Amino acid sequence: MPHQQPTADTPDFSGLWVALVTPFRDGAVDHTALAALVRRLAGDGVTGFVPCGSTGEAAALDETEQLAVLDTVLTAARGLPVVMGMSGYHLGKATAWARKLSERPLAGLLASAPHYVRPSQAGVLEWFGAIADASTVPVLVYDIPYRTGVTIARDTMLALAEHPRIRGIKDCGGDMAKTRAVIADGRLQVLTGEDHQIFATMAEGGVGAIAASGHVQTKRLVRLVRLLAENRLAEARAEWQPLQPLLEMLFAEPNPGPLKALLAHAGELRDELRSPMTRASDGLRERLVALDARLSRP
Ligand SMILES: O=C(O)C1=N[C@H](C(=O)O)C[C@H](O)C1
Repeated sequence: MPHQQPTADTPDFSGLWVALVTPFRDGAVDHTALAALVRRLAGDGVTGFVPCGSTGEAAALDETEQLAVLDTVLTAARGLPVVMGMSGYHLGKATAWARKLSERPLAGLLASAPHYVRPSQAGVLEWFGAIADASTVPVLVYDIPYRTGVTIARDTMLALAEHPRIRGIKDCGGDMAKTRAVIADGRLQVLTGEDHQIFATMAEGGVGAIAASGHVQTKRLVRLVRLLAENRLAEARAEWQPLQPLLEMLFAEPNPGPLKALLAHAGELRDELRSPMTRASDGLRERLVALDARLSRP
């Protein structure tokens, strides 16, 4: 019996969500490429979309650009759910932003801990509590200490589950014992945010993934997540193992450089990032393209 059962008041976040890149063309957001990408991914069977996460280079987008990205995604998603990424370290700005974003038809907000300031666990509780109070849509806690500098302790995570609007986590916490405790507790749905952890987290009872890698080999990843949800482990392993070198290469240089290189090779966007994020090296691009072509052969 899986632990995390959606009910009428707990929306279901299970499945494969794509942490979207933001395409650029000559320095500006390329909305045409973004819309086409979202339509292609929807056709490939993904569950939903997460714009403006770290993969979306949200830190390099101003608020007007972020809202424009969100609106393009909402339109192109044609009814598939959208969870908007948000981060920061100024609580007043974060709650105002959560309020503003909640005016859109979102499935949820994905909020990370305040970066740079390194608050206490009491401060972490205040941060997420205030964002969830301000939001009118469900909130997923993005646990990613290697980016924020903040560890969300196991007890803090379980305390956050008491908030009626905090419904799940995107788990990049690097602490499998905490992940297991949250799964066993059953109040928060656990989605892995680490592409290489999809199999392990779902086999332990997680409900899915928010993954940048979902942009490529999408149909295989959709199949993988479905097989894992159905507990068909041997078949899932047969999908999973050939994908390992690709997942490693996608994160061999800072994300989303390698991913954008591959998508650019496929003609889906320009190989362009906003500084200080940089394009993948030529060597990695060549290896990625060759591997992706091999994986795409029938
Ligand atoms: O943007 C995201 O959300 C993701 N970010 C991770 C990262 O920090 O690089 C990777 C993950 O696949 C999705």
